Amino acid sequence: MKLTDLIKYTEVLAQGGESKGEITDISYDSREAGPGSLFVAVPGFKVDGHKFIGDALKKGAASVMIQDEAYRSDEYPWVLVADTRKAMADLSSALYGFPSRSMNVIGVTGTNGKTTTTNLIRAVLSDAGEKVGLIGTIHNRIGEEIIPVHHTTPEAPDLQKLFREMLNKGVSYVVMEVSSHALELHRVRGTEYDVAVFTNLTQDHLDFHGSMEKYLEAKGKLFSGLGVKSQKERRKFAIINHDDPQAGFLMEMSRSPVITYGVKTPADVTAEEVKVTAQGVSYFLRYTDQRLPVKLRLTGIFNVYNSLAAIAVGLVEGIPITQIIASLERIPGIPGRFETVDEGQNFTVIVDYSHTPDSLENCLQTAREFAEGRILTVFGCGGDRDRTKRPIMGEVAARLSDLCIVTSDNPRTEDPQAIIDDIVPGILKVVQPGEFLEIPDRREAIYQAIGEARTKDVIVIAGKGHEDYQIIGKEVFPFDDREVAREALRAKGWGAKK
Ligand SMILES: CC(=O)N[C@H]1[C@@H](OP(=O)(O)OP(=O)(O)OC[C@H]2O[C@@H](n3ccc(=O)[nH]c3=O)[C@H](O)[C@@H]2O)O[C@H](CO)[C@@H](O)[C@@H]1O[C@H](C)C(=O)N[C@@H](C)C(=O)N[C@H](CCC(=O)O)C(=O)O
Ligand SMILES: Nc1ncnc2c1ncn2[C@@H]1O[C@H](COP(=O)(O)OP(=O)(O)OP(=O)(O)O)[C@@H](O)[C@H]1O
Ligand SMILES: N[C@H](CCC[C@H](N)C(=O)O)C(=O)O
Ligand SMILES: [Mg+2]
Repeated sequence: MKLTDLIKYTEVLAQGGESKGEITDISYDSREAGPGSLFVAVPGFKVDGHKFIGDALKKGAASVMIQDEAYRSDEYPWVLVADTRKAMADLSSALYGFPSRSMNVIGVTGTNGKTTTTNLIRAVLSDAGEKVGLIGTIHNRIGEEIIPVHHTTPEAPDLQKLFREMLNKGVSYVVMEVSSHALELHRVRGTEYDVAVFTNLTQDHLDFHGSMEKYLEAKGKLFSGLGVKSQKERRKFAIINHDDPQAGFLMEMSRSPVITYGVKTPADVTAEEVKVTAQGVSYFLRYTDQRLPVKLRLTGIFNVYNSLAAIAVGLVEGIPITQIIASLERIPGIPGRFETVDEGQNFTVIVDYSHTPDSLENCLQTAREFAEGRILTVFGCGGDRDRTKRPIMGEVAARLSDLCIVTSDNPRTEDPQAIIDDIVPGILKVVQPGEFLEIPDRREAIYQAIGEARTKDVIVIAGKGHEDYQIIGKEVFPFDDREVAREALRAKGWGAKK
């Protein structure tokens, strides 16, 4: 597309020079720029993208978009806008022909449960014969094709390009996780949603948002934007967890009809007589005048919520209720979410992606519901992330476990021991020094837990779930909790007997 045509889709403050040919892609990273690129200078949290204009031009970028007037120049073509992140999103959807207008797009936001809920919705829609695109933490997916990911919600150019690919490949529904980072950083601006789902809001990411109010405001954008500037015929819906204290705020933010779900408070879609066992949850679904039994292979009360959200989506999409339930009942589990590692041992090993105080509490409480022996918890907290959640997670783990083994999650650029030192004060609110273990090496910590286990104990290895890596410093090392647990079990003589 010609730059002059493309920039009509955003507000341009000033412009200079002639673009070197047509724009074929939009790049926010000079290392990825090339001929045909519009390089967008993003003032980052760490470095200022404007500093890389020279690098992008050397790689052949056709033009640059800036928000800092100091980078106007006679040496290269430039476009000045007020906010490059916003403009980048506007131009990305335009460059790829507004693909989200031609598919049904379902966005799921909330602190916990996004990955699980999107996967449940995907299964329901796919069983109903739709070709589904999935965007989220574990992977992106186009029908059966799996695409690895870096982010939960991609940056705007990557997202719109992916939407285009999905549309070209015949996708009718996109189900995507919408992270609060994405909402705040305008990654999803220009995406037309048809259904917005809210799971819950509890503490996380305060390093980024600064306060819970700001965090909630970011989530709210998905709902306030729903149905605005609609290009589609269909009705929009907001689907909201009515039991969450923030439900009222989000319902007010929504401009579309709201469908509520819940267990504790009256809602449009509710679950009654919930039973949690190690094998899964069961409940009676109440919807209008219907009361239907549901028996999932996923366990934990939180999965009742996730399934209610998926049921509500299925219903607004016109799928018969019995068919929705049948699809959900078939789902064996979600990778790294309360996933058991079974080598035939006489105790239980669970790998779970809980890395927030609330999800850790949910996970351990679920384990408590059926544990016949002790609960041994191996966990840590990610480096370069919300520090204030660390002692809270320590307190939660100590309160709900018989033995805590504190270890490293992804330390990233922080000192692993310093992260542990942030966690420990929370643990010490519950137990005495000497009543828990500190083992910074995660492999060693997992081996120790498995070494300590007695018959009927439950070992919970929390925080990394499906991740198959560990980030130490800036390096990414292969590491999979499930594989390491399996190795440790075999080292102890289990597995071989099977
Ligand atoms: C906090 C956050 O979201 N940061 C994002 C932000 O990074 P930043 O502002 O620090 O970037 P920076 O390093 O200062 O660089 C500024 C600009 O210069 C560019 N640059 C840099 C170097 C160079 O040589 N050339 C160049 O052009 C960079 O590409 C960037 O555009 O902009 C970058 C791209 O422009 C993103 O890749 C980056 O995501 C980082 C990697 C990240 O870890 N994000 C996580 C926290 C995240 O987004 N997580 C959520 C899920 C959270 C959840 O709900 O659990 C997600 O959606 O994945
Ligand atoms: N609805 C829920 N409410 C609270 N906790 C949940 C819920 N669903 C799942 N969990 C817990 O949170 C963990 C993460 O779940 P999931 O991956 O579905 O969430 P997410 O919102 O996608 O997380 P992330 O933001 O890290 O991608 C699970 O392993 C489980 O322990
Ligand atoms: N999307 C989350 C994932 C956290 C996973 C945990 N293993 C960690 O590294 O902190 C984040 O970026 O904060
Ligand atoms: Mg996720």
